[in-house]
Amino acid sequence: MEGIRLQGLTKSYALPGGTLRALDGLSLCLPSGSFTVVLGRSGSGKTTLLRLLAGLEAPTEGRILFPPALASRGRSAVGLVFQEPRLMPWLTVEENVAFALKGRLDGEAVAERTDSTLALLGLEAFRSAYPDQISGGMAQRVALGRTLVFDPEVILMDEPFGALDYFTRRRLQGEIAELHRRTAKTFILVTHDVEEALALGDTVVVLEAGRVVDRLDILLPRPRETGWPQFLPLRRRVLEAIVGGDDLAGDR
Ligand SMILES: Nc1ncnc2c1ncn2[C@@H]1O[C@H](COP(=O)(O)OP(=O)(O)OP(=O)(O)O)[C@@H](O)[C@H]1O
Repeated sequence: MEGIRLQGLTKSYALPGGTLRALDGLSLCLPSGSFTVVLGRSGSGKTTLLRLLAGLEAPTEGRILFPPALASRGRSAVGLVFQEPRLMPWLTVEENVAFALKGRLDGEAVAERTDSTLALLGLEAFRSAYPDQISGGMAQRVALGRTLVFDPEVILMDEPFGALDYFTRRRLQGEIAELHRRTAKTFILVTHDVEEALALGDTVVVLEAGRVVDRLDILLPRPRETGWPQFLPLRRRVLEAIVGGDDLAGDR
């Protein structure tokens, strides 16, 4: 199956007391067009994995193999969305989305791409608003727009809903699932939220101390509400993989 292949991926950091392995020999295939959620607690290596996939850092050992069509596009094939929208406050929504394209494409192409991205994300009515005039959820949509405007094949999201309230988070999760369905791009989202991982992932990769400790393939359609039948057993399974059975005594 075509996809991004991670082979023995290791990232070590030298610390005063020794070496810390943020990622420890990770081997995985992320099929093209799939939606993978990487789930793990704080410090398990999730952000490190995204930084390596985005090419912001090099692995200490192992390698990442991109399919030929992606490799030939270089960095622009991979887009990264952070937890904080990081918008430029002096630019409107439209200008924020268009900003990084300017100088790379001619004016007409920039306008076309910006318009289609604003339409895709339902942002047209807010195009002239400034970041301090829009909600947190809307700001995160704009941040997503700044990534999508490059038309990346792979979209990496680092806890993109972490700073949002429950209701906004649920709505955006639904929108992301729909966006994935419509674009058929490869989505990789990292989170420490078990419910979010099970609601969104075709595949959920459970990371602990830089290693994959479990992997679930969930074939059910989305959106998945918390009441779906396999939710509780799967939730228990991933919690056991992360914290071990003993810590789950109160969760039965
Ligand atoms: N530049 C660095 N130098 C030293 N240690 C680092 C560096 N970057 C990350 N680490 C360490 O690597 C481990 C994994 O960090 P990482 O940020 O990937 O985890 P995470 O799962 O994304 O956590 P969080 O959810 O808190 O962001 C942590 O122990 C972290 O302290």
